[in-house]
Amino acid sequence: MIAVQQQTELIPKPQLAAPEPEHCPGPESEKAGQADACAGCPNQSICESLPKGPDPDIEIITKKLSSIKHKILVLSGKGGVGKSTFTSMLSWALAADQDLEVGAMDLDICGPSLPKMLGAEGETIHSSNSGWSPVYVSDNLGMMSIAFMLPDPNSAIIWRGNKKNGLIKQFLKDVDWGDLDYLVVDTPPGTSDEHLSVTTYMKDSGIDGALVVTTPQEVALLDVRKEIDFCRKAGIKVLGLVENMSGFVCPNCHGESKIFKPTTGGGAKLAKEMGIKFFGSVPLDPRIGRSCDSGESFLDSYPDSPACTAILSVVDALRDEIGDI
Ligand SMILES: Nc1ncnc2c1ncn2[C@@H]1O[C@H](COP(=O)(O)OP(=O)(O)OP(=O)(O)O)[C@@H](O)[C@H]1O
Repeated sequence: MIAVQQQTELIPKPQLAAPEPEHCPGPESEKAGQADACAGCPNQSICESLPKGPDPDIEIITKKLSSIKHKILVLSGKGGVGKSTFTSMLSWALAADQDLEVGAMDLDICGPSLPKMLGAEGETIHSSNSGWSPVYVSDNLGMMSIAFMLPDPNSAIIWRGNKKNGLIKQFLKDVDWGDLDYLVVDTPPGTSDEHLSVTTYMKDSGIDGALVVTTPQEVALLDVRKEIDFCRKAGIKVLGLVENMSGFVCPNCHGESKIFKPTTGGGAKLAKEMGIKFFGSVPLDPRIGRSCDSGESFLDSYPDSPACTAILSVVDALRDEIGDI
């Protein structure tokens, strides 16, 4: 793990004299020191005096990511629907083609799970003159998690948006991906500070779009509508929707049962309603959970399973949408 000492270097400048108030626009915002929330804040004069205008770091990030052909965000409105699982499977599936160089990036500050799912938990990251090098989990699959920059993997992160924003920016600036065909980015659930940061900083480098993951229940679909709306407002193309944990295929009798019933028509209906592509449904298979927990590729371990077939068909649909096959 990267040392705590290095982590302190990541705290965004400037160092403020006091904790930021609630609804703080952030010292890097155009409204720094001038928003309603700034009134009475001890940092107000520091923030007001900071330079405004386009963030010069965006240019640095754009240059840093310019050697990556395709960038895909994996989003979901709700937590626990399988976003990290899909990020790992998509990464394994793409990397199965030895001609492709693939990177997987975990931006989930509060619940990073990609190191575990890709078998990189506890890895040490190395720094060179050109930045931090990704951890290679196979010859052509590198991964980096913001978890590697946090002091203690088991402690809860309670940060305001401004600080998260600084860490994400630093992460995007400093990781040296080299030449990649694909960068798959796992994000936290919802439409929070992290999403705004990642879209703001990566947009100029060209994001192909977002793969949105849901489960069939209306409570998940409700949040997916918001996620799609967020993408539209942020100018991120929605590549397609995938419905995860759609049914359970018994590995013994191969009979299918619906565990999470699509009460309002599920992902397919929602995709139609919202005018986006439906990439397909992936069944619930307990072996997916086990493979993720042990950091192995489910696709390699169970190539003949219905879930594997379904996942590969989603990957094909996604590559087709990007215009890569
Ligand atoms: N199709 C599936 N079949 C069985 N288990 C699955 C399937 N998809 C995901 N899981 C399991 O569900 C759990 C939640 O998945 P995951 O962590 O990918 O969700 P998430 O949306 O990334 O969550 P968070 O929002 O907390 O980051 C994990 O234990 C994962 O192994």
